Amino acid sequence: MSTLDVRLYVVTDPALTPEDRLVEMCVAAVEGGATVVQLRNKQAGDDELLRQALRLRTALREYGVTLVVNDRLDVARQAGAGVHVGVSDATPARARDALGAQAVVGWSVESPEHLASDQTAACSYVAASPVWSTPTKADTAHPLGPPGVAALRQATGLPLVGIGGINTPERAAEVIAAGADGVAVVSGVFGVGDPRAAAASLRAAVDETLRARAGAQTPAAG
Ligand SMILES: Cc1ncc(COP(=O)(O)OP(=O)(O)O)c(N)n1
Ligand SMILES: Cc1ncsc1CCOP(=O)(O)O
Ligand SMILES: [Mg+2]
Repeated sequence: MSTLDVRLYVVTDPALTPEDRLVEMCVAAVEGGATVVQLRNKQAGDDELLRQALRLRTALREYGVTLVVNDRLDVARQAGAGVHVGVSDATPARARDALGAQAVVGWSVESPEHLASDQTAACSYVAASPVWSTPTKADTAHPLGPPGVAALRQATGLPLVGIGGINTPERAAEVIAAGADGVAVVSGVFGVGDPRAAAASLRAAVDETLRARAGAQTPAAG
């Protein structure tokens, strides 16, 4: 299976992406450069969430981006989407069993100890959570900061995204410089007036820092 492209991973929030603008805002983020879209809505019932996931899946199909549903395995399965689970959710192994070998299964990790678990065998990617504290999610573990992201990078070869407080190109660049493969963002894309432009400037910072990192790792010819 090819490696998942997690360079810019956008996460919805019903306070910022109301149902009547959900698809339009996600498409704008994708046109700006998002490579993964996560439907995250704790308030919606399963039927409502499934309707939203199916609408998103239809709209995003032509862009070839990955759709992930937060928490709800059954909705993800019925929508033909991936799933993201955290420490209080179903385990990645259970998600993998439910969704099958080809599905995208993501897991939140809060310390390098999580990466020592055999659950990582079931993961398509892991998320360093949170990098910085954020008003978007109050119930997080202690922020890892870029040094924490670097420690997680040392502990896994899985695609690694940072999440939490990544709301400027400078912060996105810091997370990539620390070793992440991408950044996951809620308010930095959906909490600003123009999700397409916000996504484009975050994606440019990610791409530029990935290029600089690759250049620094390549020995000079001669
Ligand atoms: C990409 C990504 N990373 C982390 C999370 C957080 O998951 P979790 O810890 O389960 O918290 P909730 O999002 O369920 O509140 C995420 N959703 N996505
Ligand atoms: C879902 C989630 N998981 C850890 S932090 C977070 C919210 C990130 O939101 P923002 O990008 O607005 O800081
Ligand atoms: Mg969760």
